[in-house]
Amino acid sequence: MSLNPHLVKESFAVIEPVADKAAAYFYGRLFAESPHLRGMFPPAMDLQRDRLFGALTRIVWSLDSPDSLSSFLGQLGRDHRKYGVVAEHYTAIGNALLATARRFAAEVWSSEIEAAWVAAYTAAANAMIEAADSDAGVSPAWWLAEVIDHERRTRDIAVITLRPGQRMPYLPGQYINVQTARWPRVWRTFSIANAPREDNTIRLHVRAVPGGWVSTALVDHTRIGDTVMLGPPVGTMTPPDSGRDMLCVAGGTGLAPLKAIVEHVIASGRRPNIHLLYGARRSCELYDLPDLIRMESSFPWLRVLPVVSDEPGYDGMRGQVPDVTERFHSWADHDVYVCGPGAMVNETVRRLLWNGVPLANIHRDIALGEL
Ligand SMILES: NC(=O)C1=CN([C@@H]2O[C@H](COP(=O)(O)OP(=O)(O)OC[C@H]3O[C@@H](n4cnc5c(N)ncnc54)[C@H](O)[C@@H]3O)[C@@H](O)[C@H]2O)C=CC1
Repeated sequence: MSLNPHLVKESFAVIEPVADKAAAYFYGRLFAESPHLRGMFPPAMDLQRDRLFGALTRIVWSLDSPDSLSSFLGQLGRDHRKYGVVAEHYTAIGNALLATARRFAAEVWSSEIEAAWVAAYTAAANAMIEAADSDAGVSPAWWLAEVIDHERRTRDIAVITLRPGQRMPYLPGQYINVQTARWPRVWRTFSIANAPREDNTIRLHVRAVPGGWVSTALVDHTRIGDTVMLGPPVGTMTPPDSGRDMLCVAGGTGLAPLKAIVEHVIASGRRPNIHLLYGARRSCELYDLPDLIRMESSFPWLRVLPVVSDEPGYDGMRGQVPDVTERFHSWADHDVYVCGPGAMVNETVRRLLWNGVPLANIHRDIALGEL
């Protein structure tokens, strides 16, 4: 069986425009044939369907880039341990996936395409199973963590400090899946907002979004002493080792992983110049500014630049963060980290590329939760 990324990509492109229908069909088929798997998934499947397609899209489009694919599959395999996924489940999932692809790419389907899908799925599933197996010897599938602090910073943003029951090694900039007691089996991703600490505590910056089950549970219904479940740290937006100066561009709670990275760089003893553009819609939503100003006063190489987009009377820098990046000298020789709402990140990256920052110097992450 040989991998043929081209055939998989071509047929996947036929399925992408009807992704919603295909994902619904996939889960219908999976649960009809393996009803015992239903209990592993949340009651409401909408976001799960998006996650499935996001992950598939990333896998299919990375088939030609073995290094990034293998690191993504490794993280996905380790992360899936928290659901209780074991090797046998991959057969049922593979069968449902193949039936779905066959049906939704019927107009182009052929025996060669089928063989290409089988080869790609088998390789991907094996990579996930291997990563999960090797992780099982050294790390828990999930962590229980106690809420030890809960600060309401705005009407809908809380900064929450957690202490995992066991050590949870991670790299600054990574994120974790979180489940609350209120919504069993519903996991959402949040970035860890601090560099690793001696006492093993981690901080999350959470905005309660309308209809957001986990974010609302965390902001409105979680108290000190409560317990949450955490999946393993994942993500590839980690600190630089280049020695270059840094630009960090944060939108809203997208500040979280950038703060962890800045904290880490400061603690490392390096002295790069760091510009942190911190965007919010209104000044009252600059929920972490006092803390950032404290960091700035203890590390003279850090410049924190708050930017407000939707408050005409604001007495500081106004505008959309992607526009503001263009008001400075060139960032072409900087390492750039960008995190925030998807459209803001895309536009910021587009402007930076246009203004000469090499793609290799731009770091962003695609959260698994958004996949
Ligand atoms: N909480 C966390 O740990 C993490 C959150 N994120 C993401 O960060 C985002 C944060 O959202 P909010 O705090 O609600 O931010 P927000 O909607 O309040 O916006 C924050 C900033 O982004 C700018 N912005 C928003 N949309 C834009 C667009 N289309 N073009 C240009 N600029 C735009 C705003 O002007 C503002 O300066 C979410 O999408 C979240 O998924 C990402 C990583 C970690």
